[in-house]
Amino acid sequence: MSYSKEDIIRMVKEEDVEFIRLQFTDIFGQLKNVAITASQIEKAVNDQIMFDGSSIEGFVRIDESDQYLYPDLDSFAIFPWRPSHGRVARLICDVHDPDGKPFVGDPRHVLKRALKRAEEMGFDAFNVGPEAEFFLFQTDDEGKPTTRTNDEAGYFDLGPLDHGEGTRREICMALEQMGFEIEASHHEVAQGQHEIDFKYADALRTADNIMTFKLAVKTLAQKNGLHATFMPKPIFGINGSGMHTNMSLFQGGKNAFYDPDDPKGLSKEAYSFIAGLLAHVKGMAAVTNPLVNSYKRLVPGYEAPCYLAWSASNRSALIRIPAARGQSTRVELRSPDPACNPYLELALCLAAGLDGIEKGLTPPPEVTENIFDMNAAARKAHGIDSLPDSLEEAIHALEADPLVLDTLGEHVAANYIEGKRKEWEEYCTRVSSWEREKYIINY
Ligand SMILES: Nc1ncnc2c1ncn2[C@@H]1O[C@H](COP(=O)(O)OP(=O)(O)OP(=O)(O)O)[C@@H](O)[C@H]1O
Ligand SMILES: N[C@@H](CCC(=O)O)C(=O)O
Ligand SMILES: [Mg+2]
Ligand SMILES: [Mg+2]
Repeated sequence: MSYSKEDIIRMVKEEDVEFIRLQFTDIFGQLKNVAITASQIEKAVNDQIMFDGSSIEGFVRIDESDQYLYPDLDSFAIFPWRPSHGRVARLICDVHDPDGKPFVGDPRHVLKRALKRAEEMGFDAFNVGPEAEFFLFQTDDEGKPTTRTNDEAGYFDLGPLDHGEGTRREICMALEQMGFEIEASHHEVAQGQHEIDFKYADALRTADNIMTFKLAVKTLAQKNGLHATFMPKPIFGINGSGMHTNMSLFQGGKNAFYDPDDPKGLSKEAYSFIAGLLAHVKGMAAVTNPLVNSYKRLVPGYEAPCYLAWSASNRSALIRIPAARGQSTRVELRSPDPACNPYLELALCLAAGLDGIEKGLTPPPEVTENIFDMNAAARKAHGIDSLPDSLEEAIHALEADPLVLDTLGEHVAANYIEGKRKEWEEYCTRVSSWEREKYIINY
């Protein structure tokens, strides 16, 4: 949908919209917003709404705090879960400095910069389809989340075993009303775990969609008395939640990853894109897997990857090439989790893949065996490296990868590293329940 300022002003009036939420995302992936009333819409579409950037983590210092919201008019959508009179709409915004320049710390700007590079290299679209998994947990008497799941169902189960289907139905319908094309919705492997897949779009729209998706899932779960979480590994011993990221580059309206003459149906660009991802995936991990908890998902045995390999079908590999070819030819990166900032994540995936294409890199041979069954010696023989084991290792890997640092830009990289280092230090000094269980009696 392509809207003008006049379209927005007219829709606000005609659709009985009373509040418009101007949204943006901070560098740590938290959605932020300020609500304005319909009387202010003209100011908003003319980029005149200001906010205090110094109160947003990782944005600016107090002595340079004024920042402006420039709405992306095409993102106009009405929240179906809010009242039908005096409705609530949203506009996703870019953040700008008072001099009118894009703010270098705005994650949306970081992605736009990476997309420009793809355009300069002759690609007209970077298409992305994410698979963001989540858990539905019961709440306690005070409405606080527990880790009790709301069902005991497993992969593809249905009601009455699957107690989440009603909530998933409401999420799908709300998202469709907001313009999403929902492709599939199902119970995932772990108890209380779910997945809803929506159609791929260009990376900027997909990053916006991921933020909207998370908001819709959390809001509608809450309306059903449940707590939805995108925490990567909420429970030890069962599957965690990933956000597999399906990617393709298009050139002249055609999928540039498809080559019918190649034995695997993949183009030179596709192979180089895979090689670029493999070369930078360790440096990208602090962004694609941003939490201390993320690294508890990336362990063998739970369908989450931990080793650097690619394969045309193998789900134990970090990168899988799903069977579809032609316009659906895509590279699936399986490491990212849904706690990540999708703008930064997609900027890094694209930059890594383009680096592979630019340098003409070729990936190692594909690995068809189950890597989880290989011991360390077998992995070494295959030359298979591992993802970082912890957030700390991931921060070091990020600092050692100039392409990743450059793609994030100085401002985002410095603030991100500082924030993540603090998070790691905080974790290291806390005494966990595991330590108490293990040591309190014997020592
Ligand atoms: N050309 C393309 N480029 C990018 N994404 C695409 C393309 N074609 C399809 N997709 C997207 O890929 C995603 C596929 O999700 P789907 O759940 O089918 O994948 P899957 O990896 O086979 O599933 P799972 O990992 O759960 O077994 C969807 O979001 C879809 O829109
Ligand atoms: N939940 C698994 C993925 C399961 C799947 O293949 O859909 C993960 O952590 O990545
Ligand atoms: Mg899944
Ligand atoms: Mg997948």
